[in-house]
Parts: sequence; structure tokens; C-alpha cells
Amino acid sequence: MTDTAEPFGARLRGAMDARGPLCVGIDPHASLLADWGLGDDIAGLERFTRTVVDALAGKVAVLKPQSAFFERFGSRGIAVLERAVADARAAGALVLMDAKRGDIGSTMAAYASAYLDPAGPLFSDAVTVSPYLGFGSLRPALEAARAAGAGVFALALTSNPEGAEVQHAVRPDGTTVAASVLTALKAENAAEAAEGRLGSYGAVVGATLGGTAHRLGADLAIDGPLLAPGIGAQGATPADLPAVFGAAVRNVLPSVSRGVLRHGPDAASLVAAASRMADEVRAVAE
Ligand SMILES: O=c1ccn([C@@H]2O[C@H](COP(=O)(O)O)[C@@H](O)[C@H]2O)c(=O)[nH]1
Repeated sequence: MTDTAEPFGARLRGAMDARGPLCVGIDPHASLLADWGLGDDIAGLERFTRTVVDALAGKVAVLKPQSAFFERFGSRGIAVLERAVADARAAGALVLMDAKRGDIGSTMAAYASAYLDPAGPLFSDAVTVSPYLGFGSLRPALEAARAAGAGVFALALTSNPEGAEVQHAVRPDGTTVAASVLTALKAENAAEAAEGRLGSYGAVVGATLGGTAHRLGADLAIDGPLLAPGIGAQGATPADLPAVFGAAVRNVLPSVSRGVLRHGPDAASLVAAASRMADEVRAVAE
């Protein structure tokens, strides 16, 4: 970690306290571009992204660009993504790159260099990763994040109904695959937790899960942030958070994309939608 960089977990806690516990996703779906009166082309992508960043980067704790929607436009889409990351960070938002990367360790090192090397054009405050090539394969990303004061969010219990067939599978030791990911994250967060700080290694846990058997506020607490997608278009609401997260609800960072973006392109309407959502989350988390 550089001398000046606070660890990601502490920066996230500060941002959530100051701006409200909300992450807004930047997901330029073709249908949203159309709803905003924009073309499904590079000019539309650029206008959409700039509108969201200009409206929200100074207001919300975290912006989460979904890499897939930029990748589909090739190198010019990636250039839009690079500018969005830089502009959002300059305006004060933490940027969580939703790239869900996962591969063998040697390739994971290249992904770590892409998103977690402060000298790189896509350097982000945190990145999403998939632990389903084995948690140990994430080691290069975990180490790069530690060195940069950045964060990593590993998929644990995803918001989609298909996730359970892999994540709820029971291992030979009787624990589920998801539980093993959560336990590994807790170990990564141990040093920060010992100092009374929120850890920098988070889990992705869908707000859609209902009363999960995985007790995230008890034996499976990770002492780090819990990114909770699924509110809005996928059907969950802030009122669902306590049942899913129990005592860990204070560490939850709900993530909403279409539920906020559908209020655009008017900047004031985007800000109002994000602010309403943050208030609803605060009401259940405090
Ligand atoms: O379990 C997961 C992990 C990631 N996502 C991502 O979050 C957003 C959700 O968008 P909405 O429009 O708010 O439904 C999207 O980028 C997903 O790829 C998730 O939904 N579930």
C-alpha cells in the first residue's frame, strides 16, 4: 500500500457514513439507451455514462460500472470506461469495477494488474472476482489489492436463482461452497478486524436470497463489506436486507443499477432516486 492510501475497507466505511450506504451501477443496457433517447452506439454509450457520472459521482458512496456493457463496444467502449473510472474517482466516488474475473493464478495476476495496479488506466478502488476456480487462485488479486489499498469482492451467494446449484453444494467437510468462500474472506480481513476496522475483502451476496441458511451476521460473518445486488429490477427491496444479513446489515452495501438508471436522463431525477434509495437502506441498517 502507498504511504497515503487508507485501506479500502476504511475508505468505504467513510464514504458510506458520509454519503449513504449505496452503490449505483452503471449498466448501459441497450433498452436503457433507447429509453434515454440515445442510440445503441458509442455516442450513446458515452453520453449515458457521462450523464450518470456527472450526476452521481459527487453524491453516492460507490459507482459500479458493469464492464460487460462497455466491452461489447470494443476498444472504444473500454476508452469510455477508462474515462468514467477516472472522472468518478476525481469527483469523490469510490469505483467498484464489476468485471467478475476469475482464472488460474498466473492469469489472475494479469487481471490484478489490469484493475488493481494504480498505474493502470482501469485502476479501480475495488473489483469483483469469481472464486470458482478455487479461492486460492485469487491470491494475486488479494495481494495486489492489499498493496494498493484497494478492495476485492468475491462472488459468494449471487442474486440469480441459478447460483444456488453451485454455491449451496455441500463439500466433503459438510460446509457449503459459499460458506467456504465466506470463511476464506474472513481470514483475509482478520488484520483489519483486529484493529476494529471494516475489512477490504468483501463478498457478493444477493439481496434476493430471503432468509438464507447462511448466517452472515453470525458464524459466517466476514468482517468485511457485503455487496448486495438485486434491489429494484430483480425484485428485492431494502426491507429484505435484515432477513438476509442479520446483524451484518451495517456492513451491507446495496447495489442498484436499473432501479436508479430508469429515472434518467434527467440529472436531478437520478440524484433524487439514488437519495431515496439510500434513505430507505439507512432506515433498515441503523
Ligand atoms: O450476484 C450478482 C452479482 C452481480 N450482479 C450485477 O449487479 C447489477 C445488477 O443490476 P440491476 O439492474 O440492479 O439488476 C448487474 O450489473 C449485475 O451483473 C448481480 O445482479 N448479481
